Formats: sequence, structure tokens, C-alpha cells
Amino acid sequence: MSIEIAGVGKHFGDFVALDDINLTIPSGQLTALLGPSGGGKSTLLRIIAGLESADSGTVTIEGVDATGLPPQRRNVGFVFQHYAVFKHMTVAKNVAFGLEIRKRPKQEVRRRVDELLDLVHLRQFADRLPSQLSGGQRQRMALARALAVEPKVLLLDEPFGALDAKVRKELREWLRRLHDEVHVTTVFVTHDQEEALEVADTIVVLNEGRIEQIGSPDELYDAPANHFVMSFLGEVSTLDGRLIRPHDIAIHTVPGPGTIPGVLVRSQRVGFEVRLTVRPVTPGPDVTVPLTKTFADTLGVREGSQVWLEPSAAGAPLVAS
Ligand SMILES: Nc1ncnc2c1ncn2[C@@H]1O[C@H](COP(=O)(O)OP(=O)(O)OP(=O)(O)O)[C@@H](O)[C@H]1O
Repeated sequence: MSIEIAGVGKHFGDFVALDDINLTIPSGQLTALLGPSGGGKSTLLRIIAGLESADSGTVTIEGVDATGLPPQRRNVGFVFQHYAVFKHMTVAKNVAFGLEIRKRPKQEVRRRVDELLDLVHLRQFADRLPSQLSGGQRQRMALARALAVEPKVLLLDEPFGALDAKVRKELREWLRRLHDEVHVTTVFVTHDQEEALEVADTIVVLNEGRIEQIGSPDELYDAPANHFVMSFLGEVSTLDGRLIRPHDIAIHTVPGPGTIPGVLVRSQRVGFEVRLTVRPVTPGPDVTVPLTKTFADTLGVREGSQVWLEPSAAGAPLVAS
């Protein structure tokens, strides 16, 4: 069982937002829709949720053809970046809302709300108003509220987008742990490759309305299908007419087989790292290689030194540029 998206297309006027999307999102996994702004991620998520209808194609959720079903009959929960909370209701009431409108017995509602508040670590804030929570706590409350009605699928559109970097990082670690506890099929939209690499089981890279690649974080990072995926998923440099990750370039003070000579033009200390920028003799841009400070010290090079660059012997991902 899973979410099956077959032949989904969506236009806005002449603009093609999604072009023949075919995708299987496995049950029980955390799947990231990753891509640059305007790539079609939110449109696809909204089509899965039933908030937007596709021009063509079908959406099947856990074996049921959901293409024509309204959102409330799809058994999905969603959380958006700017979550609309009921400001006048306590945290516990906000979480209980979906259960109360479904007229579940009071005792069951109380028990379920307690469970959920434990799960999102907000039990001690049950009686506060949302305005008395931090941004990160509010998003956790939003997740508890979405989970309350036991959806088969949880859809998150940049749920941590509006928060500062530190809180975002905490919340994504927390989301991963939460997912490992509840295993609800989760699809989240992000334009942040680090977020996708760190949290997702499967990443779907969307660009200009098309799927560029689908795979595990390791597959995408180590074996990108094309130039776009490689440069979107991490830093890349161009060396000797090829694309390579900066971490896959070694610097030597003596020549060796396959090395490319160059001159060290800049040495920059950034925290625990030293970034050495080398101008190769071969045509092409300067290459910046990150090293640990200890290793940079043992190399003993300074600006103006002659050095030799070596693409890592493991031959890590080199994609013709
Ligand atoms: N209701 C609409 N009317 C017209 N164009 C739209 C509409 N909704 C989305 N679009 C366009 O469709 C394209 C895809 O939008 P979408 O929101 O899916 O992208 P995204 O990948 O989620 O981007 P972002 O990360 O910026 O949210 C964009 O170019 C957007 O301007």
C-alpha cells in the first residue's frame, strides 16, 4: 500500500506546473519532495491532499482512487508553513479539535490528546494558549493536531520554513524520531537539501514540473542522475572539465599520477575548517577544497605555493559537465 501518482499534469494558464508525474510513495516512509522554488513541489502536495485538482492523471491513496475525492475524505493530515491555529483555544483544545468535531467520546478524546501531547513533548503546555508557545512548539502542536485523527498520510509543506536555523534543525531531528515512533506515511516539501538528506528515507527531486530523480539520500548524493541533481544536492566544483564534490579533491605538495598542478591563491580559516582555493593550470575556474585545520597545518602550504590537485581515487561522482 502506498500513494500512487500516475500521469499527473497541471497547468496554470500556459504555464506547465507539473508535467506527467509518475511516482510511488511507499507506505510508512518519510518522503521528501525537494527542489528549487517554483519547481512544483507544493502543487504536487496539494494535489495529493485534494486541495488542488490535477488536469490529468490519477492519485491513489492506500489502494483507493482518491482523484475525485474531497480532502476530508482522503484520510490525510496536513501542516503548512504558516499554520492557522485557533488562537483562543488552549493547546489541548487545538489538538482535540478534529476529534471533537467527529464526536468521539470525551474520555477517548482526553486520552488521545494526552498521548499526543506526550509524543510531541508538550504535555506541560496543555493549558497554554498558542501565543504563549515558541514557533517550534507551535509547529509541534500543529503536528499533534494533524495526527489526532489518525490519518493514513501526513502531508507537510515546509513545516519548519518560517523558523530560525537552530530550531529548524532541532525540529527536523525530532520529526525523524517522531516518524520512527508512529510510522505514518509522511510526505514533506522542502527546498533545503540538507533537511531532505538528513530526514528523508526517499527523496524526490522536482524541477520545472518534472521529476529529475528518485532515490535514497545516499543514492542521490553518490550517484546523481544528472548535472542538476548533483549541484542541487551539495557543493560542486569544476576540475579538468568535470564536476566533482570539493570533498573528493585531495591536495598534495608533490606531483603524482593523475594530479593537476595549480597555485594556492587563498587560504581561509572558517571555524574548524580551512578552505584552500587553488587556481589550476588547466582552463577552468578556481577550486576551493575544505580541509581540517590539523591537516592544513601538516600540509604547510601558504598563498602562492605550488600544489597538486587529485580527484579522489575512489572516483566518487564525476559527471561530465
Ligand atoms: N494558483 C496558481 N496560479 C498560477 N500559477 C500558480 C498557482 N500555483 C502555483 N503556480 C505556479 O506554479 C509553479 C509551481 O508552484 P509550486 O508552489 O508548486 O512550487 P514549489 O516548488 O512549491 O515552490 P516554492 O518552494 O517556492 O513553494 C510556480 O511557478 C507558481 O508560480
